[in-house]
Amino acid sequence: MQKLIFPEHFQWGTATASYQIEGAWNADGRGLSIWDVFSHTPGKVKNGDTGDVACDSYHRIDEDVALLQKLGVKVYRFSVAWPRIYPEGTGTLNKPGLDYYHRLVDALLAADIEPFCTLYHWDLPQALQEKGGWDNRETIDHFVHYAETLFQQFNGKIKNWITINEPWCVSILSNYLGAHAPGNQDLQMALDIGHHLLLAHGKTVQRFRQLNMEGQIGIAPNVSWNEPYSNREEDVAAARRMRGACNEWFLDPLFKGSYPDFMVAWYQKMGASVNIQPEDMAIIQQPIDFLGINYYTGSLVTYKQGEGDYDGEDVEEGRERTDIGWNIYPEGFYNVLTWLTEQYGDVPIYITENGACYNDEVQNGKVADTRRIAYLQKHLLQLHRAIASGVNMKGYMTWSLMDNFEWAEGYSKRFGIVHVNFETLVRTPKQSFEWYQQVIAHNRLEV
Ligand SMILES: OC[C@@H]1[C@@H](O)[C@H](O)[C@@H](O)c2[nH]c(CCc3ccccc3)c[n+]21
Repeated sequence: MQKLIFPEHFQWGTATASYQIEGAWNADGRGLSIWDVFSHTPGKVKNGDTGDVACDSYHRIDEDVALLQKLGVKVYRFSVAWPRIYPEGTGTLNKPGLDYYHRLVDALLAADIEPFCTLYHWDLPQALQEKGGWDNRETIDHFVHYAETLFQQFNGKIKNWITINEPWCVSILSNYLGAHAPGNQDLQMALDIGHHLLLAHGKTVQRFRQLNMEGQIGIAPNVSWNEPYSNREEDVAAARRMRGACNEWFLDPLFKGSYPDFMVAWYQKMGASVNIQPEDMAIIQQPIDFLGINYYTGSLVTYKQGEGDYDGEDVEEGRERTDIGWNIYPEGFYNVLTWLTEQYGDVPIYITENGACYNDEVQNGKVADTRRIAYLQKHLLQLHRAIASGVNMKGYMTWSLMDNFEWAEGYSKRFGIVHVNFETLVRTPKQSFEWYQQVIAHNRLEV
């Protein structure tokens, strides 16, 4: 048995998001979000599931914080539901909504757990969507106003802020592929939305600096690792496009102040281009204090003309897949992290999401999710490799604390280290919870 020790003060944590766990969709003045509308629209979410109740975490702060305390985490990543703060997106502040987050943050601090707050994890106020949503540049300023309210309310209590969760999902997945709310299928709109999200991020970071806030701020893109099946030029180019759509398209503006030329050219071929105004890229490239990285999967890619949006096709290598169908590709974790450092420099990185979907159920009071333990073990080993290779890694938050509303998959896909019975809302720590508890307690991985 080998013991892989993690750095002293390495911050172990776990993560959730407001629409996926809170429920209480219309309690205490909360306004409608685009995910309430989307999930209430027949055919959009598997089994007609909605986030109306979810894990009912809105009413279970003490129970959930007790689980976090038992787990022994240093940090807990959650998101604030914009429609709880400003039911119409702007205008009247909803104090009961704000009070919920004060109760949550106070309970975390009392348990000696660092809040890691995501300002936007996809639940846009419907009132703003009705005025164009993220496709309307005015939403950028409404977002900065919402963020500023939280900065003023929680300065000194929340010291770790993430502006936007996964711009690729909010733009491409939700407005070109149409799989998530609001479900548009328009590439030009999706590129404009991606640009507006990056502007909202940059302006929010500027405001954070102007307010002289305590703590640190960053953004949490999802990344993918796609390698060419062969060294043939067409395979290399196809893999680069698959990575570029997810990684460079957002990371280059954030760290280099420009979109990647090879992807701009590709999108032009698809009939779309980004509308950039003179000051935009300087605003987007605001220096950040850390980069959040969400990593789940990767693939080998081979060129196939006309396949998908990038003339690339994943090669079926016969790898194990999780219960949501994603390839288990642990070495991609190491590769993307070392690539990030080579490309963008020594930016401090937190893994803000990494985890696996396995739908194990409770049997005799236990959940033997050994496949999730194997997934986490393999990925934490690659994380340890990245640290040993000099990647500036500050912490790791597994997705997710508990089974929750998995977007278009509803409750059919379980990512939690705690099982949730969605009839009774009873939480049951899984075997992976106990395993992770030991990793945290000893700050090491036994392989
Ligand atoms: O799908 C598992 C988690 C979600 O529950 C989180 O809310 C979200 O931040 C998140 N991102 C990813 C990777 C990007 C992705 C999301 C959904 C569907 C396909 C890819 C996986 N996850």
